[in-house]
Amino acid sequence: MQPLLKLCGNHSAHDTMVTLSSSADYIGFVFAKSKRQVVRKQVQEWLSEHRNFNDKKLVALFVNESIETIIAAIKDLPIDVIQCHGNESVEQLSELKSRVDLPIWKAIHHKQDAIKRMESYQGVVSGYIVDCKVQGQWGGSGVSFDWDYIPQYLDEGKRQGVPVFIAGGIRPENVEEVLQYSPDGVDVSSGIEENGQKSRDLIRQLEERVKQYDNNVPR
Ligand SMILES: O=C(O)c1ccccc1N[C@@H]1O[C@H](COP(=O)(O)O)[C@@H](O)[C@H]1O
Repeated sequence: MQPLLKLCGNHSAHDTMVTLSSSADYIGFVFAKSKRQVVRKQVQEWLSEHRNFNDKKLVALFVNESIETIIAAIKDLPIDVIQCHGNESVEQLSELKSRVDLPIWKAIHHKQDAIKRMESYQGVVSGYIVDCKVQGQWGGSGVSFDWDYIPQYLDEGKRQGVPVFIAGGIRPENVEEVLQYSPDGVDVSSGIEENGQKSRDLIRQLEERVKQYDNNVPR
């Protein structure tokens, strides 16, 4: 099976148009403080320009947000997945799960206790994004973690029966290094941007490399 592709950080009508016409499985909108931050009305307007989303699923990303704010932010938007990219606790995500009828993905920042943290969310979340933590930023940094650790995360995801996306500094030039580990998916934000906008050309280069890859080859 081909690894899943998520293109995150869409923050304009142009970005939305370019990623909706790509071969990505998921496209993401950042509702958290970021240079890519969006609000509900904008996303509504950008999506209204499209008759269909070409089978793509839409992901709403939050960082340490209250449940009320999350629910209000995605009201009337066709969101398929909520991604929590901060240090949300198991209790907070259990509560969120009981209030929204959507899968929740948790970002896990690569550090020493990361696998223990993943273990603690078992049964609560439906997927993980493993990202690099950069001081003062929760994500979208363009910085990678040490990819030798990827197998540990994939094994834990497999044990829990949920997908693990690898994120952080992935670009067309280096995506093949990540794909060699057979991740369930890759999540890319800054690596497909040029002058602050999603680039059709970079996305094409990225998706061509992802398309060539078959995850069934045992790691
Ligand atoms: O994209 C952002 O601006 C962002 C802001 C705050 C939290 C997460 C964000 N994006 C997520 O960060 C990773 C990696 O991004 P990058 O490819 O290194 O730029 C990815 O999971 C995005 O979904």
